[in-house]
Amino acid sequence: MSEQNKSPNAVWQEVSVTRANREKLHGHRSLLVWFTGLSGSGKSTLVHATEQALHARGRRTYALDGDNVRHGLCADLGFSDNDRTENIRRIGEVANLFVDSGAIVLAAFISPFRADRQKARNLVDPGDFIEVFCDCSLEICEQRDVKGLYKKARRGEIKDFTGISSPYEAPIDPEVSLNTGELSVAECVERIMAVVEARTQLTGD
Ligand SMILES: Nc1ncnc2c1ncn2[C@@H]1O[C@H](COP(=O)(O)OS(=O)(=O)O)[C@@H](OP(=O)(O)O)[C@H]1O
Ligand SMILES: Nc1ncnc2c1ncn2[C@@H]1O[C@H](COP(=O)(O)OP(=O)(O)O)[C@@H](O)[C@H]1O
Repeated sequence: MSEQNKSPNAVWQEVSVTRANREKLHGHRSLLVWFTGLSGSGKSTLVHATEQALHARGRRTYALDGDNVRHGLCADLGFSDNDRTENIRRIGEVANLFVDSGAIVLAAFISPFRADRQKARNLVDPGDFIEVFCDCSLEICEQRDVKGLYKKARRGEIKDFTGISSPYEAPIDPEVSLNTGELSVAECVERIMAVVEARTQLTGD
């Protein structure tokens, strides 16, 4: 039991319907596709386009998106390093539950720290975590300024803004790396789908 466990008397309940049972019912394996990158790098766009492509093929999916999660599950958290770490910890746990439910989970979070992404990866079985690096220069993200946040950050109205006043640690060996400043959304989705489809094939009976 981990030292972090604050509920030593909580007993793990064995289940009668397993992830494998659910995967068989769905006709595909479940896993976690984790999109990371600067604000404006294309995480949300690609999560939603990929989810549509999967849904169109009859796959069970669930998308977790930074802005939405921060309205509920993580509404108490801000953007300090510690809060970002706690944000990613909670999302990793929730994503793992959705993987257990048999879904292909698509998570879109800046998740700027390598160690936090690694912890999320460690929660799922080896091979069931696909890190998708939305690799886009700060210059292009700032030009896009989809939500007007970069302008605010430059004016000093938002502190700890990723890429400007808070760090972003790029993945070292992601399963998928996409230059979202040059590739089209369709090209990116095609590359993601190739990896997801290969890894979610059911093998054997
Ligand atoms: N200080 C600061 N830095 C970065 N981003 C900020 C900040 N304040 C608000 N926002 C908005 O919050 C979205 C990022 O939330 P995340 O949960 O993905 O962040 S993190 O993973 O905990 O770093 C991010 O969404 P995306 O633009 O989709 O990345 C922003 O809309
Ligand atoms: N290859 C691409 N992948 C994703 N987004 C792209 C791409 N090319 C251009 N874009 C545009 O970049 C913007 C990315 O915004 P968004 O998906 O909200 O980023 P994030 O979720 O990382 O903050 C959108 O306006 C999108 O249309």
